[in-house]
Amino acid sequence: MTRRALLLVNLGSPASPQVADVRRYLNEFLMDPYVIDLPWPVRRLLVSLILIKRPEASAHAYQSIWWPQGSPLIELTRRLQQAVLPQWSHGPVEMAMRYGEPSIASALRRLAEQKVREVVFMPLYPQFADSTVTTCVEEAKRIIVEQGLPLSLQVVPPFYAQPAYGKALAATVKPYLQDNFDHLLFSYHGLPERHLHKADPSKNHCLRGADCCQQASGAVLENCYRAQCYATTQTVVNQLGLSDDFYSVAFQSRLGRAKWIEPYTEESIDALAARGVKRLLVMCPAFVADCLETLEEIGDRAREQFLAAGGEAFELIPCLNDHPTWVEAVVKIAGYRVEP
Ligand SMILES: C=CC1=C(C)c2cc3[nH]c(cc4nc(cc5[nH]c(cc1n2)c(C)c5CCC(=O)O)C(CCC(=O)O)=C4C)c(C)c3C=C
Ligand SMILES: [Fe+2]
Ligand SMILES: [Fe+2]
Repeated sequence: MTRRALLLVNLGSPASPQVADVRRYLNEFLMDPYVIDLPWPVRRLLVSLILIKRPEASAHAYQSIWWPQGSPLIELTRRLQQAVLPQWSHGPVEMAMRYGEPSIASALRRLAEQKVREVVFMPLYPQFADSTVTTCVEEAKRIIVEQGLPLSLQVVPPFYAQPAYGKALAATVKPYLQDNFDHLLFSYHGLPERHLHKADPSKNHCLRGADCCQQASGAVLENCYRAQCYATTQTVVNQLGLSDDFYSVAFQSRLGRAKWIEPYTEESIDALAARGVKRLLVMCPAFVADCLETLEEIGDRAREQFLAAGGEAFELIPCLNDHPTWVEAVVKIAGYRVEP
């Protein structure tokens, strides 16, 4: 019987929170043409400019959230892999990172050495973006061809609409709803608007009109990160029966001067405090594992910002990490790629 391995893939972190390692990581990440989608000479120039100051600031941020085991993102992805392993009955389960270690190349080589021939390849991103999903799928295909590995890939598509993912998200929120919060903010990683226009197959839907994401369907929805974020929110809202004035959506982690998708999390936090919200609950459903962007940007900086603006309580709901309903969901969602 053919052994079907499961390979879980996430973004990756620097090897350590020291400035030199953070610079190396940022260079690899930002020189990816799917992330900064500009012609090579322009990208090289822009990234070189970013690398003057950002590594130091980012290293400081990484140092504040680093664990004894290493990067939270990598450690939490490893815990997920360990939890999925006994429930995946088709073959081995590995995990890899798009940037840094453990690399996609080393994971694919290990699987080939174990006589695996089919790999269920699961990018750990609920919503589609070229800067996350496409880049890791293309990297895996490139490695297989370049190294002549006898592997075929079954790619798990973005799973924002999978009921098991929605159920797992709702399970992480539910315990917090008893604590009398005034508002729940869904804070998703942002994207440059340019990426949304580029991915729009109709070339005239995305970001035209205030409710374009609510109207998205078919191929437009399949490619629109922002519409998939709103759809994810609606799933959680429906599952938990939240009222319209209890929640809102925003986008975090902007980089550079280009326009990113709105509304921005930073501005939303000030607006919520100004509106009289005192007890704020935040969740980050674009990330399945806690990382720099959840723990430091939201858990530390956004908290400080909200409390300074008059807020009284701020709670960041942990990501899915290795929550049992999420482990179950991964096995189920990846399992659909295994033919009977
Ligand atoms: C959840 C999906 C993500 C999308 C979409 C995404 C797009 C995107 N990101 C940058 C720039 C940076 N992102 C950084 C960190 C980071 N990003 C994601 C996920 C998505 N990025 C994660 C999980 C992390 C955390 C990594 C960790 O080690 O914990 C960073 C590095 C940190 C920093 O210096 O702030 C940058 C830079 C761009 C430009 C982009 C889309 C074009
Ligand atoms: Fe990012
Ligand atoms: Fe769109």
